[in-house]
Amino acid sequence: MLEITGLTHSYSGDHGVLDGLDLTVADGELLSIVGPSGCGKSTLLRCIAGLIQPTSGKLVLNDKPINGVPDDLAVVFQDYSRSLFPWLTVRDNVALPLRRRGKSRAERRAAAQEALESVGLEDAGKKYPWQLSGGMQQRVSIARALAYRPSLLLMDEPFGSVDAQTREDLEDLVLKVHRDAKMTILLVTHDIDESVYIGDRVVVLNRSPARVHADLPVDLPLDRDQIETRALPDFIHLRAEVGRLVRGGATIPGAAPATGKGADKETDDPASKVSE
Ligand SMILES: Nc1ncnc2c1ncn2[C@@H]1O[C@H](COP(=O)(O)OP(=O)(O)OP(=O)(O)O)[C@@H](O)[C@H]1O
Repeated sequence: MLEITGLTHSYSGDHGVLDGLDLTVADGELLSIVGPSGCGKSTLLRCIAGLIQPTSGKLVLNDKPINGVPDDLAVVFQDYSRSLFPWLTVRDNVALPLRRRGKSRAERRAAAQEALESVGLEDAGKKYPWQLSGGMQQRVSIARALAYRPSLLLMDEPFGSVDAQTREDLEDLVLKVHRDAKMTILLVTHDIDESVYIGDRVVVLNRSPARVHADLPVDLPLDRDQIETRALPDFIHLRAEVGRLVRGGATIPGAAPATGKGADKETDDPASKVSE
């Protein structure tokens, strides 16, 4: 379980980015995080990843305070071209972090091959990243995270640099991975439809300095389908609600559940704008 309490961060003296943010994520949940551009979504992930030390607040992962990069964590960034090593084969890229797990060479190779199979790249192990399409490279990044078997996977706009069809394929891949590996996933996205399609819950941050503005359960069938799920009245209703909240709309008790501990209790600035 991930427990975040009173998370506050400023990059420089007076520039507050996060302001007393509270959030709890249960084991095995897939949480979508949305919010206005520049509100602090990546900063939140960087704090969870132990890459930056927050100004104040508490982060606890599986009962251990986060002070530095947790062992049990993997991160997938938007920019796959900079997160894969071009001089290593695809299989070696996937196997590399497993050294940290103390695995033998044979075990690393077997785990890498299994992860590549699970993302549909079983024949690409001997290629180099630059010989693959953008979508395939992002699959390699996901395979690398899977091979590591983290208890927590952070994804920061992971599909922002691929075409629409590949994006849908990767969304479905993450859903499959989540179902099969039962790992906890936090996914930051600018795409409101995607946040609802992929999430068990959607957390909406408000404008910087951010806290949780709304926390909405996604009550859709677990088996999601790109055409059928997106046509469901509940999907259409929820995406409209998330869109309204991202634009600073007030949470309406009873109409749209704001269940998170840190969710705003009532009105926010309705005139605030989102610049996506
Ligand atoms: N290393 C840094 N030093 C100083 N300020 C930073 C740094 N990184 C981010 N910021 C500032 O912190 C604020 C939040 O940035 P962050 O990247 O966390 O937002 P975001 O919600 O992920 O943005 P986007 O939606 O555009 O991806 C922004 O005003 C940004 O300029």
